[in-house]
Amino acid sequence: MTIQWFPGHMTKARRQIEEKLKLIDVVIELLDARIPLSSRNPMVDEILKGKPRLVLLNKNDLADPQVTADWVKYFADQGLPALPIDAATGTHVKEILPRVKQLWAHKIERQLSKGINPRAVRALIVGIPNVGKSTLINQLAGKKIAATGDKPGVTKGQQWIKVGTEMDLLDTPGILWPKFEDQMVGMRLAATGAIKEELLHLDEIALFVVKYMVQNYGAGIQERFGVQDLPEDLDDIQEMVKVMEAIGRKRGAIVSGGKVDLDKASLIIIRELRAGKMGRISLEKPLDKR
Ligand SMILES: Nc1nc2c(ncn2[C@@H]2O[C@H](COP(=O)(O)OP(=O)(O)OP(=O)(O)O)[C@@H](O)[C@H]2O)c(=O)[nH]1
Repeated sequence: MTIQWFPGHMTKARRQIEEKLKLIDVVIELLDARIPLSSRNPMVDEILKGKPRLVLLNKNDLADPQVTADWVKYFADQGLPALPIDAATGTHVKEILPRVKQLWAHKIERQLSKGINPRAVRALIVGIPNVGKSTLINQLAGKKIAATGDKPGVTKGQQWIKVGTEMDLLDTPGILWPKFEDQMVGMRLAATGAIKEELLHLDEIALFVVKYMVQNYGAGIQERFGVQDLPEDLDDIQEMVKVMEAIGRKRGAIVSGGKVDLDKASLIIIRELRAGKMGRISLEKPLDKR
């Protein structure tokens, strides 16, 4: 699902999250491990208003593990614990509960010291469209899915999912919008499939991907597509197009006369990237230009 965000939609989304925040103790902020900052809502700190927060770097199966490690450090330096996961396969999903409990431990200790039996920690998942929120909710719910919508203070229609006995998760996530007005952010979002590619030209997205890969994963491109010489000047578009053509040729995207069909080649590049067929590729590093 891709939402076209207009100011009215943003206001509504924000209000909906603020309603949910009243019910919860800890926020689980879901980001795309390949583009953590570009898949992040620009106003998230303001919207979450200091609620304890766990950052999850999802789709880590598609991201470069070394770059992901840099991102974990980047968030830790900002005082935010971050955990790489693959919601689709469930990898590291079991580590979420202990991390969430850690963020709420001080409250539990206070309750215990007052002789109160601590209740389950209440959590909400937030993130931009397509980042994997529903997939993660399903993983966390597992077979033990139990709706307990009759709890006091629960907004009508809100249901809780029990994650073991120690965590209750709101069954509908908070949907946030990305910072798409920035051109580089838009490219990263389009390349990873977070926004409709129709909104940008396929060849532009593919060019962006190829340029990033030549710069950061050059050996992989040479090996996979048999490209002999990589352009030295990253801003030489003609040279970059030659790389795209080499990829297209390798994949059989040829039109009559033996020329490469660049539109087809672009589509192939984007599809292979998204499916992880080019290897584990991150499209953003902590120090990249915004
Ligand atoms: N490779 C990979 N794909 C994932 C992972 N998690 C989710 N996906 C895929 O990402 C796509 C979007 O996942 P959803 O769970 O629908 O995302 P969402 O955030 O709920 O999306 P909206 O409903 O649009 O807000 C689906 O095709 C999932 O299969 C993951 O860890 N790895």
